[in-house]
Amino acid sequence: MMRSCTAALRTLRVLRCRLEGAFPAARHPVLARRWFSTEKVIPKDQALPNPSWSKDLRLLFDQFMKKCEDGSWERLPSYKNSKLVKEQLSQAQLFTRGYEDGLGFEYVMFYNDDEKRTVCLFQGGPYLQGVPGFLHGGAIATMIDATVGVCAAIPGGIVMTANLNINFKRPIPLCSVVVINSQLDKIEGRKLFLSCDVRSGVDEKILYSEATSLFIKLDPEKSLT
Ligand SMILES: CCCCC/C=C\C/C=C\CCCCCCCC(=O)SCCNC(=O)CCNC(=O)[C@H](O)C(C)(C)COP(=O)(O)OP(=O)(O)OC[C@H]1O[C@@H](n2cnc3c(N)ncnc32)[C@H](O)[C@@H]1OP(=O)(O)O
Repeated sequence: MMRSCTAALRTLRVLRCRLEGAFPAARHPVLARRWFSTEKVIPKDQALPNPSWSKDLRLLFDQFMKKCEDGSWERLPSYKNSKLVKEQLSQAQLFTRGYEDGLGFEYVMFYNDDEKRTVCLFQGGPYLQGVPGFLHGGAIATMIDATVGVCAAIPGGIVMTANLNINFKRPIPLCSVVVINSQLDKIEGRKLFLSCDVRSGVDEKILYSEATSLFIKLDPEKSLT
C-alpha cells in the first residue's frame, strides 16, 4: 500500500513536471493557480482496473500495458480529488470522474509520443444511457473531447476545444467497451487539428463514430472571460 502510494506520488510529480514543461501554464495567471497548486495531493488513480471493468476492458488494458514495456506507449494516470484546484473550487472535479465505479465513465488513456496518438479504452456505464440500451451521444462526445483534448494538450500546452465535429455512425451498446483512437494531424500556429475514431473494443470491427476537432492554444495575454 505504502509502496503504491509512493509510486503514485512519484508518477504525479513526473506528470506535473511534464505538464509544467509542456504547458506554459505558469505564465497563464488563472489556469496556473488552478492546476499547479502546491497543496498536498491525495492521489487516487482511477485509470486502473476496478471490479466494474469487464473482461474485454481488462484484456485491452493488459494489451496496452504490454505495449508500455518498451517505452513507446505510456499509461496516463488520473487522480480524483487531487486538489489541483483552490479552496473555492474544492468540490470541483473532472466531469468524467464524478461517478461511482462502473456507473459512469470507466476509462484509461495511453499516449504514444512518437506518433502523437492517444488511445482511450472506454466502458460507458448505466448512468450514461440515452436511447434505451445505448450510450447517450453527449457521453460519447464527452469522451471523444477528453481523448482528443489530451492528445492536443500534451504537445500543445493549455488548449481548449474550439470545434468538435462528430459523425455518429452506429449506436454504442451500454456497458460495452470501445476504443477511441486519436491523433494529432497538424499544428498551425495556435491551432491544433486532430481526428479520431471510435471502434468496438477487442475486435475493432464496428466503426461507431468518427470525429475531427480544432483545439486552440490559449493566449496568455487574453482573458478567458
Ligand atoms: C485540454 C485540457 C488540458 C488540461 C490538461 C490538464 C490536465 C489533464 C486532465 C484532464 C484532461 C481532460 C481533457 C478535457 C478536454 C475538454 C476540453 C474542453 O471541452 S474545453 C471546453 C469547451 N471549449 C470552450 O469552452 C472554448 C470556448 N472558446 C474560447 O474560449 C475561444 O474561442 C478560444 C477557443 C479560447 C479561442 O479564442 P482566442 O481568442 O484565443 O482565439 P481566436 O478567436 O483569436 O482564434 C485563434 C485562431 O483560431 C481560429 N478559430 C477559433 N475558433 C475557431 C473555430 N471554432 N473554428 C475555426 N477556427 C477557429 C480563429 O479564426 C483564429 O485563426 P487565425 O489566427 O488564422 O485568424
